[in-house]
Amino acid sequence: MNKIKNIIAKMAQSPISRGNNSRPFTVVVEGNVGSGKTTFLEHFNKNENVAVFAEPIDMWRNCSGYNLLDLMYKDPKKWSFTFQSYVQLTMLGLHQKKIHQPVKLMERSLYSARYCFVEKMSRDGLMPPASVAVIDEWFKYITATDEAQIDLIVYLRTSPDIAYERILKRNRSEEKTVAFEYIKALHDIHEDWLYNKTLHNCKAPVIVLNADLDRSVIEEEYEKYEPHILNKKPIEVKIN
Ligand SMILES: Nc1ncnc2c1ncn2[C@@H]1O[C@H](COP(=O)(O)OP(=O)(O)OP(=O)(O)O)[C@@H](O)[C@H]1O
Ligand SMILES: Nc1nc(=O)c2ncn([C@H]3C[C@H](O)[C@@H](CO)O3)c2[nH]1
Repeated sequence: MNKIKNIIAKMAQSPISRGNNSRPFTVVVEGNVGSGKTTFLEHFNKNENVAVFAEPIDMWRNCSGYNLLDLMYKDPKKWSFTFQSYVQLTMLGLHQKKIHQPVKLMERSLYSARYCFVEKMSRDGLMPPASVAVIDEWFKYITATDEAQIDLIVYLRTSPDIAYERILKRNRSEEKTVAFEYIKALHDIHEDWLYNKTLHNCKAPVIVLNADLDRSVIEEEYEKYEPHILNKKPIEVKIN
């Protein structure tokens, strides 16, 4: 039976979706706080065929003069809905951005905002169910259109302790109150979403990179998957 499944898989080898001529091949890089996403983007930013979009953190730090990221970390119960509403708006803006390059590479996405961060706030009782419901209605409305289609997820998979070590070293002012337990919990949610695949059905194929590797060797890890990220090589869809 497995043999037949594998033959079908091979026949259907054409990748899940390779974008189309009206839309670039869209790749989102996902991972815990401190997993090295910015560093990953810098590697691909050198490629003229790739339009790279970092997380709009500067917009979150200054929405009409308000630092919503700081407000959220300081009092998540009070500010989670405000912050996540703005995350959803700003990430939609990046999903919709028109580019002339064949490949769009985004740091995070509407999907991790909803599936990881809102999920975590909901589980911790920091966002009331009615607020989660409103965020979720917006998320479902937007993702029912083709405004936020993605073709590939790159998961920078880190051990929570290594991610936390990097956060402390980077020492971002708003993250001073971030505890290891939060990073551990975010790691578990990313694992369920992108590795164990038990949280939401992930339609786009996922490439998992070992992001624990130190900066001195991690470029080789990036280069291993460059053909897939540049849409030069289809992702083999494994049928278990
Ligand atoms: N492979 C690596 N080895 C060692 N240090 C790294 C590595 N990748 C990133 N760092 C360092 O860890 C810190 C976090 O990296 P980076 O900002 O790329 O993470 P991030 O995933 O973008 O974080 P965030 O989700 O908070 O934006 C930075 O100080 C960066 O220099
Ligand atoms: N609560 C919450 N919801 C999000 O959708 C979200 N996306 C990113 N972040 C936090 C992680 C880093 O501190 C910092 C930069 O990634 O912003 C988020 N926090």
